[in-house]
Amino acid sequence: MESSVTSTELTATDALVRIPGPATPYQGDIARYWDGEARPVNLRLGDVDGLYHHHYGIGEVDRTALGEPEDSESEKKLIAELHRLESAQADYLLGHLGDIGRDDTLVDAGCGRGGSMVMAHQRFGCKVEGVTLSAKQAEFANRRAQELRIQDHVRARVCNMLATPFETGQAAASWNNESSMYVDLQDLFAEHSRVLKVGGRYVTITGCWNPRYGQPSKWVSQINAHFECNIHSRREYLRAMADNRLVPQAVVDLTPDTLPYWELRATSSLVTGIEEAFINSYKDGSFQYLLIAADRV
Ligand SMILES: C[S@@+](CC[C@H](N)C(=O)[O-])C[C@H]1O[C@@H](n2cnc3c(N)ncnc32)[C@H](O)[C@@H]1O
Ligand SMILES: CC(C)=CCC/C(C)=C/COP(=O)(O)OP(=O)(O)O
Ligand SMILES: [Mg+2]
Repeated sequence: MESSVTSTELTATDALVRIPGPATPYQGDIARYWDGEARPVNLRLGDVDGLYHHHYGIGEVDRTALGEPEDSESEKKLIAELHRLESAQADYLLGHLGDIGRDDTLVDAGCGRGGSMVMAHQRFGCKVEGVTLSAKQAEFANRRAQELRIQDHVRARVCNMLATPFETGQAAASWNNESSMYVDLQDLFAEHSRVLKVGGRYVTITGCWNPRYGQPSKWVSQINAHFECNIHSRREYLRAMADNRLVPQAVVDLTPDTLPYWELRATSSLVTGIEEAFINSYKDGSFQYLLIAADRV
């Protein structure tokens, strides 16, 4: 007995080996945040067609798709319209990944519940590997992949995006969809640069503060506090990319394209209280919604 290891000890050790704890106390906070997240504005939109997003929308609102206020279906129609705009955002990001073949591997850094991963697989037929700090999100994404019978192509793992298990040069393309405000950008782009093949493509859609405004506005500080994140400036993105062999191919200011989403969302019953901060900071020029697509050189 005295020399044997109990099965409980073995299980605990095994779990430690396979799922290392958060790299920092901050990452532990973020893991807990997303493990506990269940806002109706995300779940009810995802329920529309089974694509669960944690990002915002772009494009014009289709007024004809919305019911009159007295329409008993108006709430349902509004939710479907917000969801359509969020999926349009993911489509727009995926459209900047370049020519992706069925044999390629894509990496989604900060994959959330996996909506963008599913869309990427449906579009390119390729493998998509996602990482998130949240075990709950990874389970959710993997369950959805199983339900769709694409689990051999779409997989989420609990993992720090700054230290991924992917091989050097393994990915044809990689992205951050509203997930880069949780990490140091030099560390983030060093890891993307390592994982991407030379000639591969990196894309981010992100909210960033505008250096022309001077410093982060009170609205930007409010968004940071709301999500426990740390929004970077546009300048910081471009500098950190340049330092890590990522050369911008397209920089698109999506601020005017995301405002209709926010203005529609502000009229819905699913408001969370952060709508005013996004609308005011986009309007006063202190905050921008940006797509950056870069070549790994
Ligand atoms: C706002 S959600 C975006 C989710 C997804 N990209 C989407 O568009 O639906 C932010 C995501 O970043 C992830 N995240 C934050 N810091 C991370 C880190 N260091 N490593 C891996 N994932 C991280 C969170 O776990 C969460 O899934
Ligand atoms: C553009 C910026 C600054 C994004 C911060 C990251 C973030 C929390 C994105 C949306 O997540 P969500 O879909 O869970 O948020 P919400 O509940 O507000 O829809
Ligand atoms: Mg949302």
